[in-house]
Amino acid sequence: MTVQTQPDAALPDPADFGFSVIAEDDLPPELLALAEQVRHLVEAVAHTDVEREELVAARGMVEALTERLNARRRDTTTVLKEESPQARAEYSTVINAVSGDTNPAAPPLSLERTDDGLRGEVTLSGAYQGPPGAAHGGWVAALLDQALGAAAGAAGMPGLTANLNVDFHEITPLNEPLSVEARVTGTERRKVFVSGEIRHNGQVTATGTAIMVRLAL
Ligand SMILES: CCCCC/C=C\C/C=C\C/C=C\C/C=C\CCCC(=O)SCCNC(=O)CCNC(=O)[C@H](O)C(C)(C)COP(=O)(O)OP(=O)(O)OC[C@H]1O[C@@H](n2cnc3c(N)ncnc32)[C@H](O)[C@@H]1OP(=O)(O)O
Repeated sequence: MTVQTQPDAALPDPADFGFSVIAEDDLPPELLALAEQVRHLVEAVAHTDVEREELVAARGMVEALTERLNARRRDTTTVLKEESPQARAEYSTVINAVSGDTNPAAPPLSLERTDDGLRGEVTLSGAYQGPPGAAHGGWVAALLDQALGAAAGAAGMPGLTANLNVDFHEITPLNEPLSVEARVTGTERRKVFVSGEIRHNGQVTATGTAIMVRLAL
């Protein structure tokens, strides 16, 4: 097995897969701000204990808002092209369940390049709860899956997760900053081996490894 951080082939062009591509500038900051506000709304709905009349009133307002926003919709296959001065263009889906910053369902996780891979910070609100006060294991796995997949993508080898293994060492707390790191550890034909971990206050709460299978054109 060889460790490879640079691709031996051209990065696939999403247009070749029939996906539409937009640039970061095409996303209005107002949309990011709206998504952030809706994250607070989701968290508030999950926790609220107000009177029934208040719940009925809130539902009416949200229903009307939903109708307004549905007036024009983006396709789920839209891919975002991120230009980075020190690297070639990178792609990610705009509506991504983990890192999509326009997606209120996403925490969202935002990742930056490090010497050997990617690192990001994220805080999971109570909306991501599993056991009392702790993050749901599925969301912990989702954070790792995203970071591991993005690490392969950042190394120029985007692919799909064929296999994901997660070890939960400690509970991952809610409402606390978490660090997520991931890197490519090797390649074998179309397989990209990746590993990563989540830390809280420097303490590892979960580790993951995955096999990403590179996209075949
Ligand atoms: C497409 C647009 C391009 C533009 C890019 C756009 C965006 C992406 C850019 C960057 C990435 C950024 C972020 C990434 C973010 C997200 C991460 C989230 C990832 C996901 O959320 S993703 C969804 C869940 N994921 C699936 O939905 C996969 C369903 N699945 C399949 O689509 C197929 O199953 C596939 C494609 C995996 C393989 O199919 P296939 O036909 O292409 O290849 P094949 O079967 O020949 O396997 C080839 C080699 O992988 C080995 N292999 C296969 N399966 C294995 C397994 N389970 N365990 C161990 N090894 C396995 C074989 O043994 C062989 O190995 P060997 O070379 O040694 O023979």
